[in-house]
Amino acid sequence: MRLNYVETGSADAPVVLLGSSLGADQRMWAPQVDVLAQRFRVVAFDHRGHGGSEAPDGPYTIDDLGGDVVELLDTLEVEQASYVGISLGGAVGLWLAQNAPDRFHRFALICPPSNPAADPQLWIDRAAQVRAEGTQSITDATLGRWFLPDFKEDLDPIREMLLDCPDEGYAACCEALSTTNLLPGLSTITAPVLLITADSDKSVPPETVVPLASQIPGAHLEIIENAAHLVTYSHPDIVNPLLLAHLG
Ligand SMILES: O=C(O)CC1=CCC(=O)O1
Repeated sequence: MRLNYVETGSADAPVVLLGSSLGADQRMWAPQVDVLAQRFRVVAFDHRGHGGSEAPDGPYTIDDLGGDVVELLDTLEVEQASYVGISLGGAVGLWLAQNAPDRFHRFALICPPSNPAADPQLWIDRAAQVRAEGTQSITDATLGRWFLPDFKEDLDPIREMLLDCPDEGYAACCEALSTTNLLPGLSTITAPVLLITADSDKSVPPETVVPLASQIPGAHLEIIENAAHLVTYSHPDIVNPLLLAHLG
């Protein structure tokens, strides 16, 4: 699987991978990239079916999405990296922490869905809607979950990104979420994990993220106040220092 990625920062610096939310691509990391690139070789990638990555017909699985990231490290000839992921990218991070522990130093997982399979119908229905009516049919609702009404910045770039996402790729990743339960392996995670949740996240409610902090050995939890799901975009002033402090 050929994943699209954009590299920023010194080629000699330690590598940090950035994994995006469902429907998003590497552009969503604009508020983080230059800050992280002062210390790291930043590799912002697109999940399969998203952005510039290949978009084979679905359904996909979390094993597919996680395996793609390990393959990307091989392609880059990078033995070990750190990983920052939000939303779908956070679920992929939980998979990597459990299934490829030797390839990663540290994880920062932002609003990660750990057991979306608990409500499979939600994802199956959304996949069907997007296959039938396209991502434009879910864009307004998505923006409503991702940002609070008082977030006044221009959301056109985010809207455009969602509209650019291939319908089949979005739907196939919904199907991956419908079969993903990463809870059973949490206690096996050995890498240092920073968990970030947002108090008003309707996509991945904080009640589903807070318990992970006691189930992942040594995990550290931060709760961002007055924030919705896409907290990296709405609150970079809070999130970026947390990432820098955790990634070292
Ligand atoms: O609500 C969304 O569209 C974002 C999302 C992706 C995975 C998840 O649980 O929420």
